[in-house]
Order: sequence, then structure tokens, then C-alpha cells
Amino acid sequence: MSTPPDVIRSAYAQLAVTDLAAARWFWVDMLGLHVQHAEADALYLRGTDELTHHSLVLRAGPVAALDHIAYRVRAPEDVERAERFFAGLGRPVRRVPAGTGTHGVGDAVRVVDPLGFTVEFFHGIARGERLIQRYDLHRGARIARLDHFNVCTPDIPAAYAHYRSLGFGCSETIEGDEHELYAAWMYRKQTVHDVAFTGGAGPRLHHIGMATHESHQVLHTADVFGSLGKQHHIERGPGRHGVSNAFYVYLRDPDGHRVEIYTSDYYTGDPDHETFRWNVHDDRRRDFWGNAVIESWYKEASPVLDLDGAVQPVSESVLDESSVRVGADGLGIVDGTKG
Ligand SMILES: O=S(=O)(O)c1ccc(O)c(O)c1
Ligand SMILES: [Fe+2]
Repeated sequence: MSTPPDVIRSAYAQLAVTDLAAARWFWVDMLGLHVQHAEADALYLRGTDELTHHSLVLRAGPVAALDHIAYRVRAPEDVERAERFFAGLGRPVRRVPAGTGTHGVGDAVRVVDPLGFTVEFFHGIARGERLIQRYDLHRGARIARLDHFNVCTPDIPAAYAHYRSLGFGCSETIEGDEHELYAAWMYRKQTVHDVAFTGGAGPRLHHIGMATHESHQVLHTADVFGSLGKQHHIERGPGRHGVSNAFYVYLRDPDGHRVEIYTSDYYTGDPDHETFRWNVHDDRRRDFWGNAVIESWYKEASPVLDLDGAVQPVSESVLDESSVRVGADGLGIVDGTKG
């Protein structure tokens, strides 16, 4: 296996949306993401702390789907490393020279990884104005930055092995009594995750995690959706996660794409950082207060596109956490009572 690229962090996602104006209402007017660049059929958005051109691209398309996720790599030569690494795995690989791919992004390579996701690796990217202290421009959820991708995949151990081969650490897991792996959180930047895996049919995008600085901004976001009679966009939470310890709320955009507004996880940067392992029967793992996880959160996710823009077929899961009899999820009621 050739040398993997040196991934710095999860950097941006490109979503296909069926109604760009409706998506703009959700991601810009309601969540407050900053419009760095706008085209007739695309918006390039970023959070207040982000100095690079964008962390979310919304592009109009016939099917609501994930076009690709993108990781920034440390040096230009890591783009070539990524190309060799995935070609060596026999995966589809396509060079995307600067100016031919995503606006603002330099030379890149796009691959279909072993999990079936279209993933871009890039180094060069245009800069944006420093907005960290432009409080006059901070609006909505006051999103600071993209924090992570969460992906649905039928084979969590295979996903874990693939991201370990890319040098990702593992901060937390959800495991069965025999240590069967139900979920994992993996990182390159020194926080809980850049990517996490949710068991289920895949490849599908479960959600994009966007970080704010304060839990009151998570609460305020939910309040505003309620005030406007748009509470149906709130899917799960607000609440406190067990895994990651983050405060969260999950929202669905007009196309059903899921976004998590997320704050206050923790540092993972020491080389001997140990993985924290949750038992799948612990009903604090997903919500530390034991609140149930709504079934749509386990079952619904966005399809993904291949390198040519076709929707990827999905494979069913080999392990289904939502079928595990756990009282708090309310999905597995034992003997008529919460088990
Ligand atoms: O629900 S979990 O506590 O497992 C969780 C933890 C961190 C996340 O980013 C997430 O989406 C879900
Ligand atoms: Fe998340």
C-alpha cells in the first residue's frame, strides 16, 4: 500500500439541492453562513472562523444528493499521494486541475473511496476575508466552521480500517457486548472527529456537522425555527451527546439534507490519546440525558453521486443499531416497558 496523503481536516462538502432559493433561505438566512461567492446555480458558503474560501457548496441539481466531501491535505504533493494511494487500491480516480473543478479550489483529485463515497483531496484554496471579529456580519446560528462529516455505511469495521489506513485516529466507538462495532468517530484535526460512521444502508450522507462556539447558539437556532413556524425542520434535540460530549441539534434542510449544529467537544491531539468505548446498551451514548433517538435519524440519509454525477446504489447494513433493544431509543421496547 503506498504512502497515504497527509490529511489535515474535513474541509468542505458539496450538496446537490433541487431548489437553490429554498436552500439559501435555510443555510444563509436561517443558519447565517456567509456567502463567499454566488453563481446562478451555486452558492459557496463558510463560517465565521473559516479563512479558506468555503466549507459548503450548494449546487442546483435534479436530485438532492451529496456530490462529494473534501479533505484538505498538508502540501501540494499530497494530492499526488492521494491519487497514487487510491489508484493502488484499484479505486476510480480523476485529477481535477485548478480552474476545472470547484470554484476557489486548486489542483485536486477526486476518488470513489472503498465505502463508495466521492471524496476530493486538495491543498490550494482561495482565501476569504477574516470574519472572526466581524460581529456585524455574524447572524443566525453563528456557525464558526465545518466540523465533520457523518456517513452511513453498511460495514463499520471496513470503514474504520480504511480511515485508519489514512492515518485517522479513533476518539470514540459504540460497541456490542462482543465488541462488534456499531459506530466510530475518527479524526485528523485535534478534536473528536472529522468523519464518523453510522450503521445503515450506504453509501449515503448522514449529516454535516457545523460547529458554533456556544450552546446558547444551538438553543437560539431551535427557538428561531419554532418562532417562524418552521419547527418541522428540527429533527433531533437540542441535547447533550454522550459520544463527543457535544451539545447539539439536528435540522433537515428543504431537500432533507441533515445538518448538526454542534458545540463543545474536546481535544484529542496527544499521540497516545485513548479511544473511549460505549456499550450499545448504554442509553446515554447518543443522548447523555437518556432521551430517545427519533427513528428517522437512524433510517433517513442523503444519496451520494459518483464521479459522473449518477446516484450510487446502496448496500444494506450488516448490523443495525436501531434494532438493538435499548430503552432510551424507544425503538426496542422490551415486555411493553422501555427495556
Ligand atoms: O449521537 S451520538 O452521541 O452518537 C453523536 C456524537 C457526535 C456527533 O457528531 C453525532 O452526530 C452523534
Ligand atoms: Fe455529528
